[in-house]
Amino acid sequence: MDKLLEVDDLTQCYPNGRGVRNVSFDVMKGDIFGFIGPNGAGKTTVLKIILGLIRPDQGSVRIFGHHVAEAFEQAMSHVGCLIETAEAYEYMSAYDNLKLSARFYRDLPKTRIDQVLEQVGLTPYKHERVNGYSLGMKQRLGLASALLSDPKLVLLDEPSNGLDIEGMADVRNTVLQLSREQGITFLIASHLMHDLGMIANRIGIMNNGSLIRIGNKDELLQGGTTLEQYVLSQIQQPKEAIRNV
Ligand SMILES: Nc1ncnc2c1ncn2[C@@H]1O[C@H](COP(=O)(O)OP(=O)(O)OP(=O)(O)O)[C@@H](O)[C@H]1O
Repeated sequence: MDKLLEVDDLTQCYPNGRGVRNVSFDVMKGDIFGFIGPNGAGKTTVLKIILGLIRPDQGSVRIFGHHVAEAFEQAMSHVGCLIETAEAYEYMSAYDNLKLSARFYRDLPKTRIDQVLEQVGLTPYKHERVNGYSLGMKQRLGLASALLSDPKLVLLDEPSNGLDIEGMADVRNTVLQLSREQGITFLIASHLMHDLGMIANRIGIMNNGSLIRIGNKDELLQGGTTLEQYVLSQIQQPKEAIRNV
């Protein structure tokens, strides 16, 4: 199986002493990798390092074999992201919002905006103002924007934050469909374990700045344990070396 993302020994210490240390994991082609952990565990810091928004004190990131620190443009050429709440101009339509975002990309085919709207199920509402959208629809619009460049790897940070159960199901179903039908690989950070546990095939658990467990969901959750029960049992244990399942 191809490695799309290789995260190797990331350490980032903020001036207040918090941050992440020695975080290593891979994301394989076709994965929906659930990056799970309580608030403040370090998930956003790792995502920002992957996207080149923070330069780590130590460690490296390779995307499609390209080092983010050395070949940023090549590394990012097939990456889309949505970091926390999607921002959109409320008094413009989804279509016009995407037209604005599309100006950041060179050589985007004219049909691309309609394609991404279709992919996230917003075609019937594309000319309606965003201020009438539900939060789930706004998140799907954010996802549409992340898909504009036709990425093979998409990073989402807390995509279900603030959504009701319908909005969460909306986002989950969209991710599953994009994974199955377009072959897009996902790295999704969330503290909502039940939500992410429903769609992820691989899981990495962050706690206190360290990656404490990583493995296939089905191997981690044996004997009918839920992901929530498993994560709680792991983060309540004394820290120990990372175990690859
Ligand atoms: N710019 C910063 N300066 C100082 N400390 C920071 C900074 N950004 C994050 N931290 C601290 O680093 C730790 C990890 O934060 P991070 O945002 O990566 O965690 P998280 O798992 O994404 O949590 P959340 O879901 O709450 O965003 C936390 O203790 C946080 O307070």
